[in-house]
Amino acid sequence: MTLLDGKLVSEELKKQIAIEAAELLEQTGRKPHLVAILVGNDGGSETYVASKMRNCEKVGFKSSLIRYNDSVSENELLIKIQELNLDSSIDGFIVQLPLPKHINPEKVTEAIDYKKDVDGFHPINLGRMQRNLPCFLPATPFGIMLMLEFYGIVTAGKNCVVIGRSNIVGSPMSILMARNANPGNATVTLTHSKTINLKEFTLKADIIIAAIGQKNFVTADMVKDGAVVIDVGMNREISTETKSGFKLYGDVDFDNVAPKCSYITPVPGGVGLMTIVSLLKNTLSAAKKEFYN
Ligand SMILES: Nc1nc2c(c(=O)[nH]1)N[C@@H](CN(C=O)c1ccc(C(=O)N[C@@H](CCC(=O)O)C(=O)O)cc1)CN2
Repeated sequence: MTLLDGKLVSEELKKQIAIEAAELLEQTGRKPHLVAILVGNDGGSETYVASKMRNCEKVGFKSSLIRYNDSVSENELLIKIQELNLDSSIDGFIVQLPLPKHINPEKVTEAIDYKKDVDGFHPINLGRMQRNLPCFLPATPFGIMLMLEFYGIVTAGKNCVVIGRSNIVGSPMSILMARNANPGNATVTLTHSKTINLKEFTLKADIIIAAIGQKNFVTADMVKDGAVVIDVGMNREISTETKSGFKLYGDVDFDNVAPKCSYITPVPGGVGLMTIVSLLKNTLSAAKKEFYN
């Protein structure tokens, strides 16, 4: 069994991003600039946004954080988004999810100029992704593709089962794995809460991508020998075992599943770190105007 090491891969990719950011600075006098909007004080979101900001600095980007408390109105947020859309000093921006219940995430996503949508969530980017056109790819699925590529894992012709159909992971992941590209060209089954007899599907899978948001959801009896298992789960539980007071669990029962796998991602230290590096890649592409003018 080989561990798919998100730390190793993301550090390697960040070295190249830092080189390209330095070249851009020399050519244009500008650093790529990412803005993150964080609403409320969800513990996970605080951690992820702090990591995004920290990693921007590491690779030589400028980063800015705009915070709102969770009583901010949808309208106030939409006005700020319009402002960021028009601000030419900003290459890309994100609104950290989840948002409080009174704010419609669809409205927020569609309000972002797709040319600055470095999260790759806007319908124009998703549509272009489906058609294999240049665009910002959603960070987590993009990170998983980079990981598969780094380890040279063959996906063409393989049976891939994606568990979970969220807008930010499961649905775009299924599109990327099925696209006529490398990695890609897999035979993909997108499963979800209404799937009957999930195990029947997972037992035939060469590649399982678990993005369901339930601790230890994928158990050893669901996985065939030699499968590649990608764990997207970020299930945080209060714990006295860690300094932070939280412990992170994936969607996969790692201890029992790992011995059956050819490759598996750990949590933490796997897909999460790849999400961050993908956001950096998208921000660099935005600054270079690689996809849109
Ligand atoms: N606007 C967005 N919101 C959210 C996204 C997103 O891509 N854009 N994805 C997820 C959360 N996410 C990114 O924001 C994310 C998740 C996990 C990590 C990460 O670094 N995980 C570490 C562990 C961190 C910890 O200790 O908790 C790891 O896996 O090793 C980064 C980003 C939902 N919202």
